[in-house]
Amino acid sequence: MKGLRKSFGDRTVLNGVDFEVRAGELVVLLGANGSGKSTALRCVVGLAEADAGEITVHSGRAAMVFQQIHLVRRRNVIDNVCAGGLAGLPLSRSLTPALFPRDLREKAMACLDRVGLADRARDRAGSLSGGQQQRVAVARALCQGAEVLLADEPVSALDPAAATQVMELLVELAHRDGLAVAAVLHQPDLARRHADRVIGLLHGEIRLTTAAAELSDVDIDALYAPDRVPA
Ligand SMILES: Nc1ncnc2c1ncn2[C@@H]1O[C@H](COP(=O)(O)OP(=O)(O)OP(=O)(O)O)[C@@H](O)[C@H]1O
Repeated sequence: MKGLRKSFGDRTVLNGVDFEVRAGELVVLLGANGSGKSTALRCVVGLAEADAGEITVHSGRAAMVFQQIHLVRRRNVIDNVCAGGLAGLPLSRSLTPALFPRDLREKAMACLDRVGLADRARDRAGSLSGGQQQRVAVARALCQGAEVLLADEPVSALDPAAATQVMELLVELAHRDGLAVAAVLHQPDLARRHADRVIGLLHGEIRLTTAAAELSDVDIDALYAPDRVPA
């Protein structure tokens, strides 16, 4: 992302944001409410349109998961994952999931296996726990052929154990499978524990970039209580 600018009316939300996420790393975006984190990710997947700047996805597709998980709760898990691969199907087949082709179902099963939920494929999505549903959402993103995975507050609705499981999955997808993973979090401690790098946004500008292990309390104050920290 290079020189990204975005305003809503007269409010500038992104004011020249540059960053990159390499294959094989997990980058966490931190920043106070309204600092522009979600907008930056949304621009990458086309949910928001930047006013200026460049976004380049070097390989595969970019797909996004959200705090609100958006599964079809009454459908089974595998159909939800297959839905990630719908872009490759003619419309008539995409509307009749019974006709999901075998190769798509096999791909979806492999993605579910990847997130540790192959044994829940036939269960109704709504019967899974929040953490399991978030892992299904990740499987759906993988089934879209994502090599760039964006996650907007993926663990905000989860209890600590489920949050850790989802974060560990994101780490594995980066480190073991070589995806480029960027996650917005509101928990600096989770960023310290799981991320490779942290990018901090303040009022639509990058205020810090650091190795996660070196994220200090002063850095955190600079993002969340900037009036207490000299610029
Ligand atoms: N569709 C929109 N229309 C108008 N304003 C918007 C829209 N989307 C975002 N904004 C504004 O852009 C600013 C940044 O929002 P954004 O959601 O990117 O911040 P954030 O850092 O992700 O915040 P949070 O941590 O609260 O989710 C906010 O002031 C928000 O009100």
